[in-house]
Amino acid sequence: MTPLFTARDIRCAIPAPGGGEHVVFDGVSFALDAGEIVDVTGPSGSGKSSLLTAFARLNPYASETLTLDGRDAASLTPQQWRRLVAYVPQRPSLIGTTVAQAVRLPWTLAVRRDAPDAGAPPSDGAVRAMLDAMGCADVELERAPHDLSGGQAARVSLARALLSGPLVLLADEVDAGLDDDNARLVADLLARTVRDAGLAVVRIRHRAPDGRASRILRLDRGQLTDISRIDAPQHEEEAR
Ligand SMILES: Nc1ncnc2c1ncn2[C@@H]1O[C@H](COP(=O)(O)OP(=O)(O)OP(=O)(O)O)[C@@H](O)[C@H]1O
Repeated sequence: MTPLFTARDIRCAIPAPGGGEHVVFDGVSFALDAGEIVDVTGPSGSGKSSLLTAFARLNPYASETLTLDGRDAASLTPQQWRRLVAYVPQRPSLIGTTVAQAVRLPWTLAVRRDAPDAGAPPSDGAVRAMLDAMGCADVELERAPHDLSGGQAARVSLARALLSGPLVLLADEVDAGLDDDNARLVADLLARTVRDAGLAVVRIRHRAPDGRASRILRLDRGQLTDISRIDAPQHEEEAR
């Protein structure tokens, strides 16, 4: 089976203030099948976010060879890529005067110019249902985004990404600021969406494994290693 998404020879090197560069990783490769949830763990500063932004074609310090659904990334504009490979950052930026506007941002003309296949913007009902499913029933659509808590903002950002119907979702610690019940709701929703829509998800996580991932990878000292076969208690240790 052809993987849904592949990344080969990813290199990330950040210019050092005094000259030279700090190589975060070099020669890393990764493949993802449709219907997978893959967790990426590893120490703080090991490069997990840099890896995800490289996948999203948003990392100015990275070079990589990417494919999506058998197509070379070069055949898609960055805008088309980001519509199909949705990135939810650790610190979301929600632009708009209301939550509803912030969620519909990807459907505005400026953002859609290169992605006319983005479809109609989600109705208030669709946005409401998505937020309710994430434990955000108390977030009114008319609320100002800057009034949201960190955990609410992360879920609104995730709702925006899921409603845009990507093939791959890259989620950078979206459950980091959530209590266990809400983290479970988010994991349930992702698992349902993966099952029903066939997308694939890469999650950066520091929490203990929640049993949703088909594989758990660890990024450390430039190496990306599959640690799925290590005993679960050790995973939990890794996640702390
Ligand atoms: N824009 C930047 N300018 C300078 N250094 C950067 C930049 N972005 C990342 N780095 C450095 O690259 C390395 C990897 O950072 P990254 O945020 O990818 O790590 P991480 O594993 O996601 O960390 P955390 O778990 O703390 O979020 C770190 O040393 C970080 O300081």
